[in-house]
Amino acid sequence: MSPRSTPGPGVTPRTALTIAGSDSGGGAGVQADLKTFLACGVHGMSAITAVTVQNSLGVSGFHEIPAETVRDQVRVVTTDIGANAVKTGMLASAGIIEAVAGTCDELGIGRAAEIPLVVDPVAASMHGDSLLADSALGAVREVLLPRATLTTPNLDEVRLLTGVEVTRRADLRKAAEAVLALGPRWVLIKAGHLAADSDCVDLLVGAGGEVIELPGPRHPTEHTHGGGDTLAAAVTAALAQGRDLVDAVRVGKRYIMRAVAAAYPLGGGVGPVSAFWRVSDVPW
Ligand SMILES: Nc1ncnc2c1ncn2[C@@H]1O[C@H](COP(=O)(O)OP(=O)(O)O)[C@@H](O)[C@H]1O
Ligand SMILES: Cc1ncc(COP(=O)(O)OP(=O)(O)O)c(N)n1
Repeated sequence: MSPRSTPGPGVTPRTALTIAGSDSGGGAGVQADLKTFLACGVHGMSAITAVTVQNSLGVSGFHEIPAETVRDQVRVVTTDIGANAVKTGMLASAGIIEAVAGTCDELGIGRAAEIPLVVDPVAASMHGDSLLADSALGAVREVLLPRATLTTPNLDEVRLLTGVEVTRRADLRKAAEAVLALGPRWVLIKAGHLAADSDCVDLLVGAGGEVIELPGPRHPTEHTHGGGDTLAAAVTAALAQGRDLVDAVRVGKRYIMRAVAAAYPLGGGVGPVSAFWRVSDVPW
């Protein structure tokens, strides 16, 4: 499958599915994923796992969707429309993780299958609000990560999943090896949470011994809500377009650098990274 950009009128585009929670504030979760899919020229589909009550100040609660309903959303869209790549975000509970994993096996999604699976192991919001039951961490390690083509933890998620504490760039390799030991084919360690005076150099490491640095400047903004979702969604879109993994991650990094540079204030708290830089002017 060769890479394609935005389809012309009447042409069916490549498709990507996000399995994630809704952010009522529109900056992260399913909303960030669908905006990114559109901006990257793929048709986005969604299987909602939870409805969060969320604004720029934080998450004040969420309702989980029954695991069977999550499974059925994934089944109906993939068996009818088809997905060229799949991403997971907030999965909320061990029950949902197990349902998603079983459905991925059934539908040929994951590292050992045809359709790539990008796992963003979302555990908490940037404000520290929990988005994953404590009892579900074991399911992320044992059920989800072994099925991932790529996983994209931030430094807090690395610590929760592996116990490895990253405080400087030199620790990223050790963190990546610890995550790889849990079974994904590739891991992209996101370095956004390193010291504010350091560049944002993410590290991509593969189970085949591949090590690739993804350099980027640090933009002086506090408005990075949805940054992790947006990066993983851009990578998923590039995979759906037929790019290989390393190329797709490079595309994702270029996309997120532009989205962070265009981030905007919103509400009284933290604003989102922006998809507007990629969307052309509306011809009113
Ligand atoms: N201030 C910033 N300037 C430029 N890139 C950033 C900035 N903050 C984060 N990033 C990038 O955004 C992506 C998301 O990173 P990170 O904030 O670590 O993850 P998360 O959003 O999941 O917490 C990474 O590619 C990271 O390097
Ligand atoms: C529904 C939902 N999913 C994911 C998140 C995490 O977003 P955020 O808090 O901005 O953290 P990163 O995108 O930076 O990892 C969320 N808040 N809500």
